[in-house]
Amino acid sequence: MRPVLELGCNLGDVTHVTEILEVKRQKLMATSPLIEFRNVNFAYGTRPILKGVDMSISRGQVIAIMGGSGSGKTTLLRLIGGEIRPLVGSVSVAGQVVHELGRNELFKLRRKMGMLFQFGALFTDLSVFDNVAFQMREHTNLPESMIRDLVLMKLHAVGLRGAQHLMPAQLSGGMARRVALARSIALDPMLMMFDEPFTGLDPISLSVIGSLIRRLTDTLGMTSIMVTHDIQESLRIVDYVYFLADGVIAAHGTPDEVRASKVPFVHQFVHGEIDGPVPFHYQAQAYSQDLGIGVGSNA
Ligand SMILES: Nc1ncnc2c1ncn2[C@@H]1O[C@H](COP(=O)(O)OP(=O)(O)OP(=O)(O)O)[C@@H](O)[C@H]1O
Repeated sequence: MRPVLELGCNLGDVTHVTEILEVKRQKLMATSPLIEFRNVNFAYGTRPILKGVDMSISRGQVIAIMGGSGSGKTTLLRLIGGEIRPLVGSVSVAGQVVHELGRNELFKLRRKMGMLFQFGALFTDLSVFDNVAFQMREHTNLPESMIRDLVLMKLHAVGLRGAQHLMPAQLSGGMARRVALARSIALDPMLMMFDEPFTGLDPISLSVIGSLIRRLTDTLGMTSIMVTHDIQESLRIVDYVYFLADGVIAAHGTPDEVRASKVPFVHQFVHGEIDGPVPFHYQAQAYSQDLGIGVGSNA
């Protein structure tokens, strides 16, 4: 195609074309995946953990990553955050290959990511209000009056505006998790990563946290990735599930597809079967050999 200017267009036409291209770019951005794993291989030392992971996560979704203990779920989150880098393949976030970013660019990208860990530890000597305000004070130049409004807004979103003056020691486990959630969304991240957000919660608090993750993702226009073992709560709130096994994505699907799946590995997860493709026993030599009594089985 010939350049626009050669066609005798005036500056107004060029501006118009630029606007169209910008709209197209934004549409593409909106439809392009927020996170993309392409053939990702990773090892801790000589021990391979990921062996060719391909995964694509769309914007606005809540995703669960499930798999047996030690299968590499947290490792996936660490790769997204640029804490570790793949041996082979690439991890892209919002179109940027994470391990190709310089230090400043990586920090800039991380500022758009929120993390909530299992026991999302709060600063014990700061009040609920100050815990949520912490990052705003550290990373922005917002006046205190605006920080106050934003903190109250975040606390209101998790139902704890009334607890703003309490200290962490005065909170229940479920409340502390909600404050940690409010704190992790303080800077309006485009991506939230949750590492086992339901661990140690009673059924009501668990369901509250699940619903909040869904609601906040939708209302704040975020994308959320959860590493979790809680299949039932996950299926209630997520758009898509990835199952990690033997270093690859062994299965994936929507909650309905997961519930209906006949894949033995997925079936074992959904029905909480103790043994199956995910073995009960950690790999070991024959039991009889350990006991020194001749030939026998592993069990
Ligand atoms: N820094 C590290 N150095 C060496 N090995 C590690 C390191 N971090 C994790 N591992 C090992 O890598 C494997 C994958 O760890 P990862 O934490 O990603 O698993 P996971 O699927 O999140 O496990 P879980 O569900 O039990 O939390 C595990 O066997 C773990 O022992």
